[in-house]
Amino acid sequence: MRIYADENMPLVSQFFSDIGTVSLFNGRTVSAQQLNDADIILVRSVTDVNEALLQLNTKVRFVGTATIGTDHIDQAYLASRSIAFSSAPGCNAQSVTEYVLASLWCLAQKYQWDLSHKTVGIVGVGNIGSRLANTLQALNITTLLCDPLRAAQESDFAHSDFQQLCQHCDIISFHTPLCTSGNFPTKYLLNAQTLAMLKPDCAIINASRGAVIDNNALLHDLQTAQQRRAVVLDVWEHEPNIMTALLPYVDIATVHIAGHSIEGKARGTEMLYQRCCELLNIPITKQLTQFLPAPAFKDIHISENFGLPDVQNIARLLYDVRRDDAILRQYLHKQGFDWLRKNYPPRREFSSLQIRASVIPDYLRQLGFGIA
Ligand SMILES: NC(=O)C1=CN([C@@H]2O[C@H](COP(=O)(O)OP(=O)(O)OC[C@H]3O[C@@H](n4cnc5c(N)ncnc54)[C@H](O)[C@@H]3O)[C@@H](O)[C@H]2O)C=CC1
Ligand SMILES: O=C(O)C(=O)[C@H](O)COP(=O)(O)O
Repeated sequence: MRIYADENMPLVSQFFSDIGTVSLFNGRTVSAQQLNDADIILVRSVTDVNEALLQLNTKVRFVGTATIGTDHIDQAYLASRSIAFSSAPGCNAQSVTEYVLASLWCLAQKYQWDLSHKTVGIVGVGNIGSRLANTLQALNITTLLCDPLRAAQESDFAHSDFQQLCQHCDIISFHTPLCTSGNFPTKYLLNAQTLAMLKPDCAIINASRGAVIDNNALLHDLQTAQQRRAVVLDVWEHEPNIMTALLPYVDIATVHIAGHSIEGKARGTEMLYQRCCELLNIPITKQLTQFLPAPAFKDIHISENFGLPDVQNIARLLYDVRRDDAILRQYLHKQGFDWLRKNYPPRREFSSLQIRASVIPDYLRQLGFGIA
């Protein structure tokens, strides 16, 4: 069995070597010729999988993307050729949630906000948006949720429409897929018109897909604003060639790494391994926990005086998003967007740190910390 995988897919040899011969490719430059004898193709978000890529291949059985986003996959084409497909839903939901949380704490410190007095709008309440909502609610931060697809299906879903979010929120965080068609397209959801509806100081966080925000309109808004608007961008239109003119106006700028915790990326590989085993009807014998390195910080004791304001100090032991902002600003010109993503320094999720205490506050469990 010939297995071809993106070279940026961690642990792919460890998981797949018993199933077949694993060869790695560059996800941006891979060609139809390179994949012509593949039985299994494993990609990440930078590879468009379509007729052009698969036209020379007559035997591919399975295509997997170790991501939740699927805007790079022509699923109709795969179905037309009866090629099985899987993404990795939820693999990096915790990683993105921790990224947004780290960004909120960073903005709160910079602008001296009290987050418990802010209303955070969450657009797209799927794996990431719902985990973020639970996390913020655990921290006593008010949320408004916008997900018209869920609203149509769940009578008890507390939906606010996007216009309401624009008018009432102090911070809006985007967690939708990129859709250009359908009843609720998300391309340019935030555009010149909707930007004009926002409160003048409403902060914007985008860790979904770059084109959910019209980057030209955002630049114009930021250049002409009367009041400072805080902005966090992990994703950009036209990656890897991003609009650098935005950088001076963006508080936190990162190279599409919100989902790149060690666990988040590796869980994506594990999920595809599980799907492959099911498809091939072979037993699942490997688990991510076998391969994860020991974390630098294993456990921490907290006392009875530990309170909500201390949570961010623990979280910063594991991740400070300012590191990633500095990396982009220092090295983007020298190394390029893709190199920075490929060489992203390790980041562990909250679950890697075990909390010890006589009584563990509920919010630490809800945030996803390990409990000893
Ligand atoms: N920056 C990064 O590293 C990462 C980015 N992503 C992006 O985030 C997106 C969301 O990820 P998940 O939560 O895991 O996906 P998901 O599929 O679990 O949730 C997406 C939610 O968005 C909702 N939605 C769709 N259209 C909408 C609209 N017009 N308005 C409001 N809500 C809408 C859907 O109903 C769904 O509940 C992915 O599609 C991907 O593009 C995901 C992981 C990492
Ligand atoms: O899961 C997704 O969707 C993402 O955006 C990933 O976290 C990042 O994808 P890659 O570009 O690393 O495949």
